[in-house]
Parts: sequence; C-alpha cells; structure tokens
Amino acid sequence: MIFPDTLLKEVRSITRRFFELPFEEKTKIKMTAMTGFRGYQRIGENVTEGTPDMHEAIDCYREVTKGMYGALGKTMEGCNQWPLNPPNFKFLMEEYSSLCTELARKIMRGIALALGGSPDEFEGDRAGDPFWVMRLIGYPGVSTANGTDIPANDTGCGAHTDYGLLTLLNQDDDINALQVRNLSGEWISAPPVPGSFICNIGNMLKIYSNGLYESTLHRVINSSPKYRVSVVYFYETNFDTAVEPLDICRRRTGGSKKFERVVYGEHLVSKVLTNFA
Ligand SMILES: O=C(O)CCC(=O)C(=O)O
Ligand SMILES: [Fe+2]
Repeated sequence: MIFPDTLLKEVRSITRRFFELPFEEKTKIKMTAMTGFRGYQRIGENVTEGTPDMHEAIDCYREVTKGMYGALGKTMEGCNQWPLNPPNFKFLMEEYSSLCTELARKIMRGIALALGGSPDEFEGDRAGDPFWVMRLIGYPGVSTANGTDIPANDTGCGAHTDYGLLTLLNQDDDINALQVRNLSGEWISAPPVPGSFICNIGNMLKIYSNGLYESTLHRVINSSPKYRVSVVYFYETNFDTAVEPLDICRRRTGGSKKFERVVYGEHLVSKVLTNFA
C-alpha cells in the first residue's frame, strides 16, 4: 500500500475549499436524520457536553443499507452526501478513507501483537468488517469566531474521547490547536508533525485491552487567527459486535474485567443522538 504524503495535504486543501463556499452552497448537503446524520453541519451545530462547538464539518460514515443491522443500525442508515463542488471531492475522500482503513487495520495488527495476542485478534467478528467514521472539520480563526479581535479561546471541539478503536488525525501543519490531557491532568499540546497522523485510542480499544490502552481525553482550541482544517478518520469495530475485555488483557491486568461489555453500534448511536440534540 502506498499512502502518498501529498494526499494528506490534498484532502485538507479540498476540505478548506469547500468550507470557503457560501453557506447556501454548503447547506445543499445539510446533515439530517434522514441521511443517517451524514452531511454538512454549520458552526455550533455539534454539541459536546452541552456546549456548542466552534466548528463546521462534513460527517461521513460507512454506508448502512436498509435493514443491514436491524433496529440497531436504523439511526445510521444512509449514504454519504458528497458536494459536487469542488469537483473530485467524492473520489478523493473515498480513496483517502479506503487507504486509512488499510493503514489502521495494519496498526491494529501491531497493537494486537503488543497486547500479547495473535495479529488477527481484531479480525473476524471483532473488527474484520470494520465500521468507519470520517469527519472533515473546519475551525474559524479567533477573530472571525466571535466577531471581535479579542482572542476568546472559543472551544473548537469540547473535551471528549473517541468512540471506536483507533483514530487517524490529519491536521493543518502550521497551527497548534489540538490538546490532550496527560496522566497528571494537565492539558498539553499535540502539535502537528507534517506528513504524519496523530493516533488516538478509542473507547472500544480501552475496553478490549482492559485499560492497558487509555482512550485519551482531547479537545481543540484554535487561538490562531487562521482557519484550521483537520481530516479525522475513525477506525471502528464491526458495527454489531459486543466488545468486552480480551482474556489475554484481563490476565495481564489482575484477572478481573474492568469494563462491562458494550455493543459498538449502540455506543455510536447514543453519541450521535446526543451530539446533535
Ligand atoms: O480537529 C481535531 O484535531 C480533533 C477533532 C476530534 O477530536 C474529533 O473529531 O473527534
Ligand atoms: Fe476526537
């Protein structure tokens, strides 16, 4: 597999071009419940822990056809909504998401080995048919976010953990806005490293590993005057799989299960429904 460096830049630049379009154009692919919450959301529409987030986004999910997962999948049924403008958008993003899927699967094989399992630990019923989510996000610079020149440090994305297994986060090279909370409870910067991804651990990997991997709390505060773009790909388990600590991880962490089993699709749906309540 080749993951060209240029593709990382290209997906961010085409995303930026989309967000530069007039609102009327962007809202042609407005996110609604009818499309399984896929599409464009304006600034402030996404809510984290009750506070509107200062970002706009296009949300994409792996396609879910009617009846595919019965009642469990109903909320997420639908196809992605791609803009016709800029041209080539759909093609580029589909190529990007499939390369991310391949890359994340390989990283998960390494993580499985690191946990003391077989490389196939996350294949089959667990994540052999992985669900994925992709969010193309734009964060206004400070002076445009609040209509004044006073940097108000508006929260671009409130503190949260990611839902699935592994996140591949591709952020603008020149803006320091992503922060993660370390074990001492301090917020530290996760600066961009050009040509690379930031990988977050998600809630499902925390459960599988019985806490050996932590799903790190993170947030975004864009205090720069520049508009910031990030393209975030989330690699998940199978939609309908029930996730619980792996025996190999339980044995390495004192023997008992630290987490209850969670059906990934239920976890996702509960998050999606509260994000846009
Ligand atoms: O924009 C970013 O860098 C992070 C976004 C994020 O954490 C998310 O969408 O889950
Ligand atoms: Fe996140």
